[in-house]
Amino acid sequence: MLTVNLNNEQLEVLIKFDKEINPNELMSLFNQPKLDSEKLVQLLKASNALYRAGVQVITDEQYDLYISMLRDINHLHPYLNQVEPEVLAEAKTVELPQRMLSTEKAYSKEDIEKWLKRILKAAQEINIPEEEIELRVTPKLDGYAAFDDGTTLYTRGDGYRGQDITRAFDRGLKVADNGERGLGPGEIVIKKSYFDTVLSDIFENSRNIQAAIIAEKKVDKNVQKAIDDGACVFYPFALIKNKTAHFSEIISNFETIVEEMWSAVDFDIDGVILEATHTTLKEHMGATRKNHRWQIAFKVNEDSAEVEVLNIIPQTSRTGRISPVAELVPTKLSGATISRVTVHHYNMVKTNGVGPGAVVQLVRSGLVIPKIEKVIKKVEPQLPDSCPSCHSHLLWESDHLICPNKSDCPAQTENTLIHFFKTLGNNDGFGPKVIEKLSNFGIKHIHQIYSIKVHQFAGYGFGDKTSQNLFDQLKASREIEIEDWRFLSAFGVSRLGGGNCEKLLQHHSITQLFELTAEEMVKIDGFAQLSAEAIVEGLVNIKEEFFKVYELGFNLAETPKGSEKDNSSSAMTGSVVVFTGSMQQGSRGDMEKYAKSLGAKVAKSVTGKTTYLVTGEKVGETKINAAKDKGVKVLTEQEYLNLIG
Ligand SMILES: NC(=O)c1ccc[n+]([C@@H]2O[C@H](COP(=O)([O-])OP(=O)(O)OC[C@H]3O[C@@H](n4cnc5c(N)ncnc54)[C@H](O)[C@@H]3O)[C@@H](O)[C@H]2O)c1
Ligand SMILES: [Zn+2]
Repeated sequence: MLTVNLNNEQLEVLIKFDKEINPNELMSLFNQPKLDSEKLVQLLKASNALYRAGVQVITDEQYDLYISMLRDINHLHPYLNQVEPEVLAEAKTVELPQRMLSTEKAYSKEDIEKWLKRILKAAQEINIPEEEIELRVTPKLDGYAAFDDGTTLYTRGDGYRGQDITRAFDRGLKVADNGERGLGPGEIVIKKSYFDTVLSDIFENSRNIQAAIIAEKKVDKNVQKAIDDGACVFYPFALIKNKTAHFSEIISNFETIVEEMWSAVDFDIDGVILEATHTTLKEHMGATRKNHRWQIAFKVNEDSAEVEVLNIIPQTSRTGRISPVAELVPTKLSGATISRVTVHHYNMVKTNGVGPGAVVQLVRSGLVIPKIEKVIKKVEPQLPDSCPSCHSHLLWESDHLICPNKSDCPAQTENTLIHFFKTLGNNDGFGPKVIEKLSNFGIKHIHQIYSIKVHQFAGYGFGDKTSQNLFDQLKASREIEIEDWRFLSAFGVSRLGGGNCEKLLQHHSITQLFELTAEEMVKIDGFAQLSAEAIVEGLVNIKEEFFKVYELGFNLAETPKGSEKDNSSSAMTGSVVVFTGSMQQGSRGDMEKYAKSLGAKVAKSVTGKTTYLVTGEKVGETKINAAKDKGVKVLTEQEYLNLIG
């Protein structure tokens, strides 16, 4: 349990950052022993907001543990799918010249090798020979991310929009290694040796100083001196010390290279970055909403312990699979007390002799949820003979025990409902407790929940205020825009997670998908025969319920058609484009559609938010100059076509 006392100033920072946070709830937020996903996200948001403002209330390890807990509860939660924002709610933001992302994280050489396999596979797809694949390893600076386009210095913000902090340069901040301006992304960092000898008595940690360098208010005199002494610098990643070599050399000398990079600079670092260098390959791999696929951060942090098992509890999942959860003698592992761990499946329980009295080796590496590395002392395995929820006789299906009672097993129907609301991620009323209550009254389907009237909630044991709130949340969940792939994946069809939904929806509209045959699905990149068959069958099973829910009128944002890969890293992503005049290469309508499929927003008139004005023929000087005055980049049709490649 954490105890955090925030002073008024910190509280103010926090509330400014995240208006959803209720200050009255804040203390309890940091102090509660048990967190559900909503509380967890609030805690993450609160810590993140404070962290980005230079006030660290929990350690990075704790933060990362909470992230992994959230992933464990709901790996689809929108908070996991975004760059942790650092934008002050009230400060003016500007569009970043380029997207700035977070990094995927790895905690073992195996993780790195898995990532490398993906790189090699991608290279193969576009016929890049293995000899050409180099990796660049650099120290991962633990500073304040920024981007320098030569005139402006930006914060990372939410990855799309940041703040103008050029004032840091005006205050005398230098580029590391006598570098020039305009080298793109980097970090504002403080020399470790300088901090330790000059600043550590005045400041708690170097993060406080980073915040001061870029702050709007007058800069602290000690910080100004550090800037003048050249101890604070902006370090562009382009200049950073690195080891670049063929991937096989990097992998065979992995430990040595990591160690070398770990001590290569006199700045705080929290890992090393590995990235592919091949430009075409990088373009081909692109990015998710959060990370570049060609880049990964390697962090070291592993702890293990031998722990006694107290009991094995069977839990029935949404799909009917029974998961074995081992209760343990509570044990401290890299800073957190662990008292339960999921065993992979019941076959593992059976063959490895897991039951009360068994001793297992538990490993926790960094962010990752602890797992059983091996069983040290075997006992008689503890196996259930019936479903803990509906008492049906269990069946073995390869490594798993399953409850075959698809239509009437309360655990399965409840978990399906919970999965639906969790995946929508736009309301917090319908968590496990509420669903359990409703399910006790025989409510089994999503559309039934949506047909509950305010007064009926009272009949299910909810108070007046809660009833109204639940009713309002249902309404809001239909009104708030959500991506159609998220909506579809909420139905929990096996093998139809967000990624696969998105891939299908790039080719067909959501209602068309139900007409698709496995043969047609296989033609889409990424679907093998077996998964296609399973998906088609799954869609048949949910069809009736899907349309009942779909017809309630959700506000779905359609996945752009035609793009095979995630285009979040295209030059157009997040930009606002206006087309004017008559175009040569196609109708203006077609060009607008294509720009949208590349992730751009298309607007009709130029405003301060416009990124590009694309001019066809016969566009007047006045219009062009007016756009330029607003800071909009004006492109001819050909320049625009070059930009999008
Ligand atoms: N303690 C807290 O309350 C708290 C709150 C929020 C976040 N955090 C910590 O921050 C982490 C996530 O933050 P994040 O998304 O800002 O960063 P990240 O760890 O995902 O790293 C991505 C960033 O690394 C930087 N970077 C540094 N050296 C680099 C190099 N050599 N090459 C390329 N990029 C380099 C880039 O600026 C990039 O934006 C979490 O894992 C957590 O540990 C802690
Ligand atoms: Zn059951």
